[in-house]
Amino acid sequence: MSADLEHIRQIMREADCLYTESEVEAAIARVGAQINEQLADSNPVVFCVMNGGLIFSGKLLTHLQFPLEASYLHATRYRNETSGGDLFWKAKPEVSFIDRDVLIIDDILDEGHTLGAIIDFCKHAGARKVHTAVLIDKDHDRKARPDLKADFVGLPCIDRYIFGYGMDYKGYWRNANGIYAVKGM
Ligand SMILES: O=P(O)(O)OC[C@H]1O[C@H](OP(=O)(O)OP(=O)(O)O)[C@H](O)[C@@H]1O
Ligand code: HPA
Repeated sequence: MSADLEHIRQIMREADCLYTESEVEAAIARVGAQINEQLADSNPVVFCVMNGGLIFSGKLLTHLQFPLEASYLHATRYRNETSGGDLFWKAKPEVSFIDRDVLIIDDILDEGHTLGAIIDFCKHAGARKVHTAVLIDKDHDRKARPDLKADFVGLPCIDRYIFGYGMDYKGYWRNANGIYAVKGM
């Protein structure tokens, strides 16, 4: 079934802007500087978590000033819905990272099921150390593992359904150049 584009446009018109483009870009630069300080000598394999991690990964990678290999993996839990289900692997990593440092880049740490499962996968597959970077860490008490924190966080976020900078509303508005909260959600 095709999306109701008028509904999709209305979501953007009525959304609340939580972070402007320049605020997000500043946060990405800050995260980049922290990663440069901490991982410059680690020769990491860097994984973008598709689809949501696409924009943050692309922008963040250009701030990193040391040798690294870049790849992707695709795990999804929401499948274009606004509440999550079981984690489904669409593409597991193909690069070997036995005894390598791994950096996982995703758009959002919400309940944390996705990041937790990816970390477990990397550890089982022999990674020496798994580092994680997320653009947004959503603030609520529904975390799957309360002790699971990302090593590098761009911005905190209130407990609303958000889109932009890679995050979607029903598959749309990943391209929005700010972080927006859906009206009433
Ligand atoms: O912390 P969690 O509650 O697990 O949610 C976070 C995950 O949900 C989104 O992915 P989604 O499954 O929507 O797939 P997508 O990247 O294709 O949007 C997002 O990109 C994270 O990977
Ligand atoms: O708030 C959200 N927005 C978009 N995608 C998401 N995946 C988990 N939480 C969210």
